[in-house]
Amino acid sequence: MNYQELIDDAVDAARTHLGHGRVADYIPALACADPNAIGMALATVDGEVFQAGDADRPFSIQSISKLFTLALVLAEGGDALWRRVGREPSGNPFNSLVQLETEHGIPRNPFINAGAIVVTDRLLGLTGDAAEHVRRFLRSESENPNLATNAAIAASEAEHGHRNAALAHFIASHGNLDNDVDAVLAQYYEHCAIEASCRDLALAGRFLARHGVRADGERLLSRSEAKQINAVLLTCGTYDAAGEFAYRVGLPGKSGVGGGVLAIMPGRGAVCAWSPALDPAGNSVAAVAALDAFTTASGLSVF
Ligand SMILES: NC(=O)CC[C@H](N)C(=O)O
Repeated sequence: MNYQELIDDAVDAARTHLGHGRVADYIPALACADPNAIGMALATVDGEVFQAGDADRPFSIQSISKLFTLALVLAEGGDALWRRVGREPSGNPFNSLVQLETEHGIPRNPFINAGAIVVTDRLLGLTGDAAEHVRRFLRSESENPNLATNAAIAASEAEHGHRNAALAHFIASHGNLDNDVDAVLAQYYEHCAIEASCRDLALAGRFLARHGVRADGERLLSRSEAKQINAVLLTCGTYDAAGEFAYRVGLPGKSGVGGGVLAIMPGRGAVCAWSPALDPAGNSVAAVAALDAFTTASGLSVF
């Protein structure tokens, strides 16, 4: 398989989508992202990396952090988490409040904001610092010691985070947060505002392609936990467009409003594409197009 050629071709195909979609501006500090940037990187299970376009340029990982918080909570605390958060697609936007009331403060899944807030609360309880755990994990898997949170983006999100605050307080009113609401939200914003490149994220996503085994050979998750996370990524990782993403790309994947999408090829590697302009569901138009072109040309979907 000529990964380099596949990635180059996928980015070329996706460039035709630049100019479509809109950069997220509900977090004002994200609005200045360059809508014409596009990058892609693929890291294989044995450590080879292929990259194209702006694959080394750091961007705001936003909801892609939810993949790592979930993995770290399952690693540290096991499946007790699933009493507090479900694992069904929500069919609603990532920041929706509607289901929480009828479902008594139990979020539908860990990849919408409500669910990720509960996961962050649990990681904070288990480790004392959720965001630092995510940063440390990303730094070691990507071998990039410079990977950090952008404090200005975290502050901007906190300042404009009325909806996330509403979600968190509502969840707390149902007794589903252990820690102080403001402390949980601060940690949530801090891990969402981590900056990493396509290369960093493709390397960091490999533990799911390696069935739970980290870059250094240490086992983070059992084989079956890795399978379970990949399944939830496939059904819930791109919010109310998860069906469309499975249809077009056919890989477990997690998107973020910074424009990144990290997809897992179980047994083979991880591939990350990034371009800041988003479709109405909050997924990057050009990054999804790049992944679509890649799996269509290579046949490397899970189907
Ligand atoms: N979909 C996303 O990337 C959303 C994450 C963002 N930090 C928010 O809470 O709105």
